[in-house]
Amino acid sequence: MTAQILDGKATAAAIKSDLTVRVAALKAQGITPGLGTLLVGDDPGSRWYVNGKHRDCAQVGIGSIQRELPDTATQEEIEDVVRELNANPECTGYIVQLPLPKGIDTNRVLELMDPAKDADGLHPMNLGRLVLNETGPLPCTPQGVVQLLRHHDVEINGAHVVVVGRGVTIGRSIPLLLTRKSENATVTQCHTGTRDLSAQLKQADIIVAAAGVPHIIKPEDVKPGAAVLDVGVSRDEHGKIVGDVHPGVAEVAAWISPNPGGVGPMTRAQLLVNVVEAAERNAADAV
Ligand SMILES: Nc1nc2c(c(=O)[nH]1)N[C@@H](CN(C=O)c1ccc(C(=O)N[C@@H](CCC(=O)O)C(=O)O)cc1)CN2
Repeated sequence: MTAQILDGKATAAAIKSDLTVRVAALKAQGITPGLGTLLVGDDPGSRWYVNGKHRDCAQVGIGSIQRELPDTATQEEIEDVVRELNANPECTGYIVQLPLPKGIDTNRVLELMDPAKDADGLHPMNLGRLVLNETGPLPCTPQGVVQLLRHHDVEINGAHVVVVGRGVTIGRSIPLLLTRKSENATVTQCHTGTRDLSAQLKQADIIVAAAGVPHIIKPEDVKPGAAVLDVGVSRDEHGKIVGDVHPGVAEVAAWISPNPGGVGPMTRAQLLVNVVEAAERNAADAV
């Protein structure tokens, strides 16, 4: 078996095309949605992601507000920029690019954000809304995974999903999304401390690999016909992405997300969705 591709690039392009129409409708009402970003430090990967987010904004007509601080920035300097973005009327929503430099209290920074402008869905109030099944911005990578599966008609309803990872941007919230009644999956959350990961993986109809451990998902651990999504980003000595999923998995799985070209572009597309939805909410509140 050679797996079919869960094509994140094409799916993200379809989402962006829909958003272009919605942004034009907002502009016709005199509203231009704007995405703010705060990048602290000079990590090349983070800079690439932030630049990509602004390229996406330009494509769909969303305005860009870019803020940068050196990696020597203090907690107070970072919090000052957060306060400025909270107050900036051109900024509909914004993100603080993660990870922040060592020594910075990330949770304090996220808590200081205006939850109505939290384009990442990572503010405690928005994570709480997710737990309570209330409407709010959804974390971008988890929602990107759900949309990628839906777009390719992979059956989520009743599926057993094994998530590998427990990080704040993906692993923590993806079980909350997948177990909503609209998705109706059963989720097992594993991580690098799981005693017999292989036994868990063998039960999975869908695997979401977000451990950040190169090739932790091996062909012999995957049930034939499963869908496998590779969210892990490690780099080899040439700077090339090495995912969490061993290439041999493509011979066992029915569906596989390439990496790059799978979940990454979906993360960026969902960020734009969150900004446009926030602008649409603001427009409705203004009536
Ligand atoms: N504030 C946030 N910080 C981080 C998040 C996040 O969702 N919010 N997630 C990751 C990084 N990330 C978004 O910021 C992200 C990761 C990957 C991609 C992407 O498009 N990747 C490409 C390949 C890129 C490459 O070659 O390096 C792909 O998969 O095709 C976009 C965004 C951590 N921080």
